[in-house]
Amino acid sequence: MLKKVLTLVLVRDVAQQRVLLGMKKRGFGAGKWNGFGGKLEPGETVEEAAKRELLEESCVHAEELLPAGRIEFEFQGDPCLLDVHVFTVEKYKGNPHETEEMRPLWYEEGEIPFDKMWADDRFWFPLMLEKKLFKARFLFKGHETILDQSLQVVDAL
Ligand SMILES: CNc1ncnc2c1ncn2[C@@H]1O[C@H](COP(=O)(O)OP(=O)(O)OP(=O)(O)O)[C@@H](O)[C@H]1O
Repeated sequence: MLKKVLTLVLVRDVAQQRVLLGMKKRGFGAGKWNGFGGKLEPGETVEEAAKRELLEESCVHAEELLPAGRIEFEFQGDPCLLDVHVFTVEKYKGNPHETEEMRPLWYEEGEIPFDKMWADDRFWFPLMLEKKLFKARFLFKGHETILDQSLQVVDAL
């Protein structure tokens, strides 16, 4: 199977127990709230790509990336597997601003809009918020239905 490496970054305001999400305005996952991220550019490390995408999509500059999890997504009938590296950021510079790709908004940790997000998010977000490292795999049919899944807390990624 072809593998496409992607990044996904959740910025956390620990003091106020909020998470920054972005409404994706175009492309893959348009119309859904999600973290910030995307594909690697040639020569980039996963961490470099994660920081660049966060900056490009929200104007937030990450000072430190904390590994949070790793998720593999398969879409039924699609030979390409998505290998998503999930990070959280607690130290950052700049204020979130709307960009061509994303409209950012802070959400209280208890009010994450899971019904307007990817269907997998409701399963692993709680682990991410509790700072438990996780590995997961989801098989999707189309963009809304999960046919199969696995999720484990792990000691290391
Ligand atoms: C299927 N369930 C899913 N659940 C949660 N998050 C998911 C996801 N599937 C993809 N994602 C994330 O969505 C972003 C897409 O990024 P995507 O727009 O493709 O990348 P990039 O900005 O490089 O593309 P363009 O520059 O527009 O081509 C990227 O963070 C990726 O991790």
